[in-house]
Amino acid sequence: MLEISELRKRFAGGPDAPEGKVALDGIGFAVRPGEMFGFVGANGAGKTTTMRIVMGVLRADSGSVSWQGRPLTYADRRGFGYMPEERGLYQKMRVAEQIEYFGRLRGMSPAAAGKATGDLIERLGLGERKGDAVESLSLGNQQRVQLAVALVHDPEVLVLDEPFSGLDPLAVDTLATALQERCRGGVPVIFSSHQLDLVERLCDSVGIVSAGRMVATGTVEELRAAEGGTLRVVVRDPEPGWADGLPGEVTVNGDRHVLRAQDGDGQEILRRAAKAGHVEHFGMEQPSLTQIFKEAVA
Ligand SMILES: Nc1ncnc2c1ncn2[C@@H]1O[C@H](COP(=O)(O)OP(=O)(O)OP(=O)(O)O)[C@@H](O)[C@H]1O
Repeated sequence: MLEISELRKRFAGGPDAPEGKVALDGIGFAVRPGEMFGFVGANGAGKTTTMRIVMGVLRADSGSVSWQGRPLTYADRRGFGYMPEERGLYQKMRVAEQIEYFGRLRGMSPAAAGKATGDLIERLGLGERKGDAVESLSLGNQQRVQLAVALVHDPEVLVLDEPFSGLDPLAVDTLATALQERCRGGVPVIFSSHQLDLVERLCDSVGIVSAGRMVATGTVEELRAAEGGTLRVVVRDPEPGWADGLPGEVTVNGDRHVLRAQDGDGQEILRRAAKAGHVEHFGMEQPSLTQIFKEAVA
């Protein structure tokens, strides 16, 4: 298990902000083997800083990162796969050459690096571009190469900073499938994203970070249960004022009135709605991750 605990980080101030900037204010979470963890938060919330500390690119002021119950070492990190925010490919190098090169850097034999490169090129749909220089590739294909570089040495943990940003739906699916395969093989995967529908679809658990603190963590189901559902009632052509005194808010769309309420007596609401007009819909709606996120960071 990868455990991040009580990380704090303040960046030194400059002439415009001499007091400095607290980027992390005690952030902590854990990712288990075979778990896909979605790391979400507004711009500047602290996701990249956390991942950089996990990968040893930055040093925390305090707090710890442990792997399998002991402090993370340089050797452990060499066995991790990382997609940094600033990316990091050699623009002039050819695709296959590049993936193989990173495998060799991580200590693989030429034969093993070559084999893994061939497999990844096929898996990630890069076959037609394998002899091309990275600089000639589209953003989506560069991102596929970046993921291949993170995966080539069969990493024990994957830490990916916005791996899906700017990708078309087909590329998203290709990358997501490659990650799910590694995850099913027991690898803990952390990725940050602003694409909350994607996080909801792919992740076993989610962490919502706000101003350097984890404000909610759990499975999407747990977060939903904590948030509670919303009762949605649609009444066609009701009498005016039918919902006076009922909890929630009514929006009017043509001759349809939609009442949304998070509390109150559902049976009473149904009785009033049925008396007032024709009830077209009556049911509980689960909040989306976007709604949970907005509530958590509000
Ligand atoms: N090297 C740095 N020097 C000064 N401040 C920094 C530095 N790196 C990050 N910060 C600040 O720390 C805070 C957290 O930034 P971070 O990049 O971790 O956020 P993020 O959640 O990854 O945001 P985004 O979603 O926009 O990528 C921000 O206020 C940012 O401006």
